[in-house]
Amino acid sequence: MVKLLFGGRRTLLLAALACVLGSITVYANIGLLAASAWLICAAALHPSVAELSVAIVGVRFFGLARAVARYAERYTSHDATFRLLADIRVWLYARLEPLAPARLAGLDKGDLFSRIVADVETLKFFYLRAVFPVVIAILVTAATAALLAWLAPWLVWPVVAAYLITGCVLPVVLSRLSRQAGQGVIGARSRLHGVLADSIDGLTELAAFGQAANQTAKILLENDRLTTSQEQANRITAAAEAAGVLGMNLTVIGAIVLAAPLVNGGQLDGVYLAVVALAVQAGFEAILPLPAVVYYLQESAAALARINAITVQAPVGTANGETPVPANALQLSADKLSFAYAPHSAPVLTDITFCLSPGKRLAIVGASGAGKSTLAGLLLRFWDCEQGMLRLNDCDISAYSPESVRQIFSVVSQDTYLFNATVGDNILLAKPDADPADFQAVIEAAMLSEFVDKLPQGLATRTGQNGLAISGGERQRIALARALLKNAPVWLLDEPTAGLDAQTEAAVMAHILRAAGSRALILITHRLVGLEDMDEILVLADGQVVERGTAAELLAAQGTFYQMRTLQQDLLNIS
Ligand SMILES: Nc1ncnc2c1ncn2[C@@H]1O[C@H](COP(=O)(O)OP(=O)(O)OP(=O)(O)O)[C@@H](O)[C@H]1O
Repeated sequence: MVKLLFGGRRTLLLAALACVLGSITVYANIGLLAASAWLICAAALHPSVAELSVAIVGVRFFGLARAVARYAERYTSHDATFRLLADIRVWLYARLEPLAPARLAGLDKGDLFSRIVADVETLKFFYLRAVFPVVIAILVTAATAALLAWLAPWLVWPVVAAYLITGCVLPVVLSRLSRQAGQGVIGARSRLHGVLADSIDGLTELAAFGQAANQTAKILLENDRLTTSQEQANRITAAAEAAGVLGMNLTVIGAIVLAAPLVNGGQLDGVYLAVVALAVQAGFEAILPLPAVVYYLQESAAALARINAITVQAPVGTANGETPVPANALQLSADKLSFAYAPHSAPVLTDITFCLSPGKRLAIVGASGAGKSTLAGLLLRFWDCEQGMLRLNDCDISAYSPESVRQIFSVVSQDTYLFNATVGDNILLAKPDADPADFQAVIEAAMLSEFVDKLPQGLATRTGQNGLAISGGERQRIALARALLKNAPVWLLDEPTAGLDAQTEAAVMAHILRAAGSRALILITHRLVGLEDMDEILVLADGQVVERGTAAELLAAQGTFYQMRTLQQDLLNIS
């Protein structure tokens, strides 16, 4: 991360150039004010125009040079900064991806968004208001001291001392005040983003339960807290600016007080009194930003700590080896698999054992919370089991990288995410270069043709974020089409027909079973009707396999499966 903060060679060169240009801007300002002061004072004595010509040219030159240098400095410093921020964003996203879903599950979405967007954005002040001003101040102080040593040696130490007091002592004093303020703004902003994200996601529920006013009050409360924190921060930066200006004015007065006796004693031409005063004032342009540097450093440190808190986490399921996953003939087996979400919490799965070979159809059924989706998460290496073993072709699954393991699965998850893109693009996510015939085939297999035909722009119709512009059943069928298009050797379908009417469900299931062919199929479902074609059914209860067998065997045993199915059929008959 530290390496990333200072960027690559090109960014470093741009940053160095920005500092040099920033220093040139200040030197040009010193030259401009010094030449102007000399010109005004000398002109008061009515010399010939020829005597003033050098100063006139100097004013023009320094005036133009200052404008050009300032423009170039702003351009390069912002270019370097935004390049660095872009690198940090890319790095952060690359670090976040392997952390999902296990390490990100408990995080507030708004807070996460705040870290990725607002906290990274805050880091721009680290460069623009902290790093660059400090480097420029050092360069200007060194050059000013050298210049004064040549022109007015008696001014070197007083001016350098004034620079040091304003640029170093003041920031240290102000740092005590600003310590809380930087963290306060970051924390308050994150809480506001959290409540806003929650409110937007839950708009329908808030309206349905008449809680919009209460939620608005929560937003206003967090907004007030952020405003209070920002006001406190603004007071500190304003105080820092005021203290800097005070330091500058005192230094100018001090320089005049020191120079006046020299003028009286004839050691310094009176015309140079104004030159000294204005040149000293102009040099302060590099020192004025320093009192606020500590505030920006503290704010950046708070933002960095929040980014770091996420990225230091080790992803679940890193590859222990580089064993390549074979494309075909996959054997997947679980041997006394146990798993708990947290180290000391109760196990969600205990002693799960099964075997899956090409062409086998395995159903996993059980009550809500029995652990079915957790088992799917373990197969996809979103989590790793603590006891027992998952094997892929007789090799511990942890020998493969999570990415390569996921390649062998076509997945429909319970909460499939649809991007705010077209229906077609959402399906093509699985295989962007899919053959048009295959694409058409999966649309028909997922029984989407009629739905697509009715859409105003057909496949080019947008689904809205997370498919909010379409129904739950349509969303699930798009997810199914996406999984079928991938056509991996193992199909892992978690409630693929959720939200479908009985007739469509039966047709979709019949197609899935037909199309699966020699692929291994794991079907996770609550629907216990129509499982006659499955080779094995695992009945889970409280994370354990309480029954296993074919539908006929389980019905004959008249155990849990039989009771659950009878109850379901009764309910269907009543409805
Ligand atoms: N990320 C998580 N962290 C902690 N506990 C979790 C997490 N996800 C699920 N659980 C818990 O693990 C248990 C099993 O959940 P799981 O989602 O696997 O059940 P399920 O059988 O798929 O349920 P459903 O049929 O309702 O989808 C539940 O008690 C659930 O609360």
